[in-house]
Amino acid sequence: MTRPIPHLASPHLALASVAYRYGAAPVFERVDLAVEAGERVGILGRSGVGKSTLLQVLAGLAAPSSGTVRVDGAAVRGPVPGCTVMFQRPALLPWATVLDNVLLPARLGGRSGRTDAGAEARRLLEELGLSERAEAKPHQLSGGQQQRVALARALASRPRILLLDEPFSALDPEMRASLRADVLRLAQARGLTLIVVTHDLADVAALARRAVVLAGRPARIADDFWLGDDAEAELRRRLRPATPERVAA
Ligand SMILES: Nc1ncnc2c1ncn2[C@@H]1O[C@H](COP(=O)(O)OP(=O)(O)OP(=O)(O)O)[C@@H](O)[C@H]1O
Repeated sequence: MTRPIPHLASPHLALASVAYRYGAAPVFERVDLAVEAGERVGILGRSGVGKSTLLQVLAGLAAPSSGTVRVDGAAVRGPVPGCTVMFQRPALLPWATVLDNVLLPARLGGRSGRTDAGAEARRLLEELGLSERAEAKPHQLSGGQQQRVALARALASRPRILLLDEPFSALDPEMRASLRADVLRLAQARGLTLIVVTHDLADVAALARRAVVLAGRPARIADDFWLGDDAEAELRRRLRPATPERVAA
């Protein structure tokens, strides 16, 4: 699509001239990105370009070497409240039940005594088809079910921003498609701002309405565009010079 990405007067998330380096090694520089509340953005780029690092910076889990990150106008100086990250591996507590795993954020946030934390956790499990497994232990679930528990846990903290770092890459194609649909449904129902880092164009096509491509060393934003109805074809066309099928892993 040719519609330009607008300059936002008061963006929800804003990166201004952000750079990040590991010691002396620069990862990315001069990254400017403005995202509106409720937007769904896919971040693409070759392996090692800095996608995960950018997500960490967005979440306030890593401090940029220079530049500023703002959420709703406030400078980010630590983990961003209301922002949660879901990773490739579900990282569930093996000794805790599914329900207790989902309740973990409420416990850490001191909300476990509130009856609505338990009700919310059960509602999320129901929405994800896991009501019957609430008392199971993670090892009794399939990989896809475990990742659904991780999704329920991420949403139990009632985030406004959901960051996904290769969340489906350990799953088989069928499970992947089904979990993508769950993420989209739940994120849309809650009006979440969703940012997904992935190698898979189908993930971006399914989840995002906008694609941001990192490239170069140090990396910069090489492309930033809206996705239309035929998003996967659009992505293939825009990324063709780099790779035909996927952004090279
Ligand atoms: N802890 C670290 N110390 C030093 N360098 C690091 C560290 N973590 C990552 N890097 C380097 O920073 C660069 C960006 O890494 P990052 O994980 O953000 O890339 P990525 O695009 O997410 O890669 P992938 O797609 O393979 O997950 C890479 O060159 C990587 O080797």
